[in-house]
Parts: sequence; C-alpha cells; structure tokens
Amino acid sequence: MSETILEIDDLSTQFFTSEGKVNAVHGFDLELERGEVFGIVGESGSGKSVTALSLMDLVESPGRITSGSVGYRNPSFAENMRTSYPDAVDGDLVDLRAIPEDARRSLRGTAFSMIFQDPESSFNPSLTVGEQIAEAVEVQQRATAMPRSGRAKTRGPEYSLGSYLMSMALPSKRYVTESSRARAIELLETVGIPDPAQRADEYPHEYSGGMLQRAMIAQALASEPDVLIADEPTTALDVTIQAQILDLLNELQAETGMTILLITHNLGVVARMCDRVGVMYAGEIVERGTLEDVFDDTVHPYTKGLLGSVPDLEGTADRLQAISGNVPSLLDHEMGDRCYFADRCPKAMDTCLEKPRSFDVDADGRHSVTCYLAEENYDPDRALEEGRFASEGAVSDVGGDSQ
Ligand SMILES: Nc1ncnc2c1ncn2[C@@H]1O[C@H](COP(=O)(O)OP(=O)(O)OP(=O)(O)O)[C@@H](O)[C@H]1O
Ligand code: NI
Repeated sequence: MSETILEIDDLSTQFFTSEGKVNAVHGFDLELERGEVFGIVGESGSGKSVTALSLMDLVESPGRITSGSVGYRNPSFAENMRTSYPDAVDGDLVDLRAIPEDARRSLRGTAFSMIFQDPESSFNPSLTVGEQIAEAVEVQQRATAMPRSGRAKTRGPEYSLGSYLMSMALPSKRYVTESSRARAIELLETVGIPDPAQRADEYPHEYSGGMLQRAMIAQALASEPDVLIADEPTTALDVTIQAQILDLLNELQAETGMTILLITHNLGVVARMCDRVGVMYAGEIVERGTLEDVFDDTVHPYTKGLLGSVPDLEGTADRLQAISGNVPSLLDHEMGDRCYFADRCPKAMDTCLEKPRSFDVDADGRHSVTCYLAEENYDPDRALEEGRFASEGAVSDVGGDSQ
C-alpha cells in the first residue's frame, strides 16, 4: 500500500572547524512514506536544520556530508539515471549521493522544496513576489518538459544573456511568460493571499510576516514537490497566524499528496500536523514512531523530558520544557562512546556507558528507541553515581583547555 519515497541510511554531516570535527548529524536513518507528514523535534542544536540542509544538498563549508545514502524513489528519475549511473539506481530508488551534483541539484525546486523559518531569506528584495513565484513555476515547467536528465539544462533560451540584461533594466517586467504569471497569482490565491493579482506585483517588504510566509509556501508549491521540507515554518509568527499556516499546509498536503518533513521544536505543532515523529538528540533520532507511540507510549527519558509534565497536546503553545543540563558537545573528540544523554538522564545506569543501539519497541518495528529501557527496566541499584560526568560537563563555549 504505502511506499517509501525517501530512504535515508546512516547519513552523517560534519563541520570541520578549528576546534575539531563537529558531528552535527550522525548515523541518521529515516524512511519517509509517500504522503505522510513526518515531524522532527528536538532541542536547539540537535541537528534538525543540518539534517534538512543535508537532504537538500545545501550544506556549506566548513560542513560536508561524510557518509550515508539518500534514496529517492521516483520511477522516471530512476529511468533517467539508470544508464549513466547504474550503481546509484536500485529499482525505482536513486541514491542521490551516488549521482553527480548537477543531477542531484536538478531535483531542487522540482522534486524537493524547502521552506524556512525566515521567509526573507528565500525572497530577493528587489523582485516582486509574483515574479519570484512565476520563476519557480518556470523551473518546474522546464523540468517536466525536459525529462530530469543527468545533465540537467536548467537554463532555457529565456535565460540568455540578453534577457538577463533586460531583466536588470526592467526589474518589474521579469515574468517569463504570461502563463507563469497567471499560475503565480493562482498560487497566491491558494495560500490565502487577498487580492492576489495586485499583491503579486508587490515587493517582499510590502508583505507582513504571515503573508510572506504564505507566499513562501506558494513559491514552494510552484514546484509541485514530491517532498516538502519545512524547517520551523511558523516559529516567527504569532499563534493565530501559525495555526492558520499549519492548517493551510495540512490542506495542501491532503490535496497534493506531497510528503512533508516538518522540523519544529514545538510539540503542539507535531501533534497538530504529523503522522509520525522522530525525536532528535545530538545529531541522531533517539525515538521514533507514530504520535501515539512517541507521546503516549514514551520510552526514552529524553522524549519524556521534552514532553514535560503537560499531558495535553492540543494547542500551539511551546511545550518544550527545559531539561536540566546542557546539550552535549558535538565535537568528535569529546563525544565518547556512551549514550549522549546519560549525563542528563534521570534513569542512567551502568549500561549507558556503552552507546545503545536502536531497539524496536513493538513487534512491527514501527516504534523504535535508542535506549536500553526498551529492553530492561530501570534498576536504581545500577544507577550511575551523582556527578559521574561532572568533569566533562562543560560545553564547548565554556570549556577551554581543561579536559
Ligand atoms: N556552520 C557551522 N559550523 C560549525 N558547526 C555547525 C555549523 N552549523 C551547524 N553546526 C553544528 O551543528 C549542530 C546542529 O545545528 P542545527 O542548526 O542543525 O540545530 P537545530 O536542531 O536546527 O537547532 P535550532 O532548533 O536552534 O534550529 C549545532 O549544534 C552546531 O554544533
Ligand atoms: Ni534549526
């Protein structure tokens, strides 16, 4: 019935800094099913955004994906890749890490779209909103007109030097075609922008935050993505607008059947939007499952900590309660082999000095958790002594040259 659209296996992304290697994302596994909304939740610094950037191949120096595969299921793309890159293709699944960069990037804005917390970052201030959405429409149209090839020619004749110079001279007349403009207006209407024809001709700074967020969703939808990655798409907005935008995303998802990977630190948002959720800590997913599995049948003490004492998950209030202690240093040489949460965990035991693998909680492997408590009960007699990790307590901004 359901099929996986993304199969991410053992993905790691590191930043090579002067202090050392930073393991921002680390042995990350995830299978996304077509049409589901999967939430990733975790504290600040847990690697959520770097995961999203890694999937979009947008990690910048000093960062780099250092291992793993990102399988994308798409029969026509697989067909196109099969001849030139047979090793990258397995049935309908293409390992995006095993094909050349230009082929991989041709999927951006066509098969994959991303929306960010901060819509200003995805709009050019000197072009109207309508032009920019129309341009996204054009990218999609070119991609479908010309099969996604290994050597994607992303620039059609409209983007000759001449038309580029024209666009510089006449920045408000950059619509490539009348039909892409019409589609842009239609998309603005879809995301609930009043007077869309008029608003299309306005510049980003003429939009309110909520309206620009909607416009960014319109821009992402212009590419008719298979997979939409939304990184904190509503965090900057007030609660009422947040709810409207999330409902809008839900409606659009139901209409288009797209798959959404939704990144948030807000458990209310997860409860409202997602089918499944992965809880991220120190660059890894430590617990995953359906909302019921993770929220009602919680195993990992970190998930419990995130859930705090608030049993009611309705509403959009930020429910991440502070968990005492600090997020661990992600510097490779400071990480060690233990469970990375052990120093903050109220149930840490002697076994936790050895890193747990991922355990299945239920028979069908739907609910899994990287914690020994999946297999054994907490035994206070085996608790780690208080202050066990005191010497390594300092996080990188405090820790100087003391070990
Ligand atoms: N440019 C960079 N250079 C070095 N380290 C980086 C860089 N960008 C990210 N990191 C590291 O990656 C870790 C994960 O960052 P990321 O932005 O993915 O966290 P996040 O879960 O999205 O947090 P937030 O909720 O605050 O957005 C950070 O803690 C940091 O150590
Ligand atoms: Ni982030």
